Amino acid sequence: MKLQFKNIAKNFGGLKVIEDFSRDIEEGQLVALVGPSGCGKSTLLHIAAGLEKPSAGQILAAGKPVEGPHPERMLMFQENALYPWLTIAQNVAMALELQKVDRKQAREQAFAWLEKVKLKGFEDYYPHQVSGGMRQRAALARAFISNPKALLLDEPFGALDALTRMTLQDALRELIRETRPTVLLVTHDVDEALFLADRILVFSNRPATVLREFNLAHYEKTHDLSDFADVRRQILGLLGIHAEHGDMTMTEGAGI
Ligand SMILES: Nc1ncnc2c1ncn2[C@@H]1O[C@H](COP(=O)(O)OP(=O)(O)OP(=O)(O)O)[C@@H](O)[C@H]1O
Repeated sequence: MKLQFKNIAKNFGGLKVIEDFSRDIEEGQLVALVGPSGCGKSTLLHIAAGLEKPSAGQILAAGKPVEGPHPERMLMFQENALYPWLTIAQNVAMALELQKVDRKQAREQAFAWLEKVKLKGFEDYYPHQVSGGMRQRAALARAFISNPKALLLDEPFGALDALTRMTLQDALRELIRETRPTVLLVTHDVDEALFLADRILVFSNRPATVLREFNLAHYEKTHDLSDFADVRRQILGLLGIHAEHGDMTMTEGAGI
């Protein structure tokens, strides 16, 4: 599903959060949004999800104006996305049950998706009985089970340790390769953006405008991002972070 942001602006009362944002996100593309904290990245996702209306401009999904939330455009958050009183399988199946899929069929599909994200054997556990990484695997299964045409990921692995995050990034990439949704990914992790994205948009402080766009679509990527050292340095520089000799120092006012 192609997403088109056309001259989007957003104010919350007197607070100008987004100013004249226009971009087309092509079908099947993964575009990462990085920028300072509070600049308006999540707000852009909420606009794409239909949870917020732009103050000006228009958002189109597959050529049609977005008028509200729809399961075709699935939002996934950082953590605590699972209902603690439901088992892992019930949490995943619920996405289908909400769309009136028969209970038994929903459960079968939930088991199949949980196997894909390597949670076979944990279907009947409750979220508090598994690790944070496993909960996010379940959240991925729940996001993908209804076969969304657009995935809107807001710091999906932000609460996980670096190693777990990498295994989740691998899992996400596999699922994306299999199902080919269009993806908007908000992340504070520049390496995550480099690893997963076809395009990276670097935003300014609020009101958010695009400082620069990087196109990485032609690269076959691994977690060894040494080929991207230069792009990485440029992105960190735009964010006001200087990475030298392995150290990172932030200039005042930066903060991602
Ligand atoms: N529903 C809302 N009502 C009022 N203000 C809001 C609302 N949603 C967001 N804001 C404000 O808009 C600004 C941008 O918020 P947003 O969450 O989009 O930033 P962000 O770039 O995603 O930040 P972070 O990286 O820290 O998550 C913030 O100042 C926030 O307080």
